[in-house]
Amino acid sequence: MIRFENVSKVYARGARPALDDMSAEIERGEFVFLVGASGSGKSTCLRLVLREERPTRGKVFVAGRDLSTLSSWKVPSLRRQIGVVFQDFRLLQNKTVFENVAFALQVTGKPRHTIAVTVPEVLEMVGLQGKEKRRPHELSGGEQQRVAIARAFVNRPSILLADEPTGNLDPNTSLGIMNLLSRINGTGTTVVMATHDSGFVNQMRQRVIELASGVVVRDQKDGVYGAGVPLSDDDALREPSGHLAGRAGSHLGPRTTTLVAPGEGVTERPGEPEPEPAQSSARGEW
Ligand SMILES: Nc1ncnc2c1ncn2[C@@H]1O[C@H](COP(=O)(O)OP(=O)(O)OP(=O)(O)O)[C@@H](O)[C@H]1O
Repeated sequence: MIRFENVSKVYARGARPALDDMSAEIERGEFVFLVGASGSGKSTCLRLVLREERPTRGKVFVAGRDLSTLSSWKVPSLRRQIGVVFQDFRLLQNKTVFENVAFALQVTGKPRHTIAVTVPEVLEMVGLQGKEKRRPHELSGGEQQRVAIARAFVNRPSILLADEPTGNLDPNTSLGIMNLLSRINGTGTTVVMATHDSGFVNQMRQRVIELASGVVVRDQKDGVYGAGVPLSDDDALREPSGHLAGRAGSHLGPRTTTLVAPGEGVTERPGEPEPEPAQSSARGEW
């Protein structure tokens, strides 16, 4: 689905490369954590996939397309296949929740009746039914990130890129966001998430690609945040699907959390898993 072939990226002449002969292949439907110190090249990888940046050397392939030969006029169609979620949400402040999500459909030319049906469905999927008329400043951080995820997912992209999606959220709220991304992955969407969140990486046990100074230093199936990190009892909380079944964090990471934050609309009941958001009867694959 995504392939980096000996990719180097140098932003400015004389600067050290942000990526240095990096190669990696991500298959359709995978969930991959991109980890590494600040400045190791994680966001650069995501920008190359979106063709916001171009490699200095090497090639990036997305869904079989060689981005080095992709005409500029085809870039919008590439990006329509890719949903993106950022740490700082990037919602349109003067638009309501409904309008923020609808906007992603409008720019792809979807007719009004499709938008009228699809937006409420997706807002229900992310647990925001009833908040359609709110503006971003009237929502919690977790709710804003749910809007951003709804907007990223509403066109059913084959790839979802998430750049530190839990970076601005408290641990309880982050747990809800991680479960949401995990469910999106469960629908077949390839998810690539750049993160510093060791607790979730250690619990999710998905593939981990670690970068250091633009080089892949580790590519680990069922990986952990840092090489050599011992497993914890919390790993037993992970469901076969990779969903987090209650607590986020452990002695492995900075997080010690029970369930989902009150702001996320779920009652705290220690020891029980987070309830799934209401299923969409129309789609039914959540
Ligand atoms: N637009 C840019 N112009 C010049 N240098 C840049 C630019 N973007 C990133 N860099 C440099 O490239 C390197 C990799 O940056 P990148 O943002 O990819 O790292 P990162 O791993 O995502 O970091 P963080 O975890 O802090 O977000 C860093 O040295 C950074 O300073």
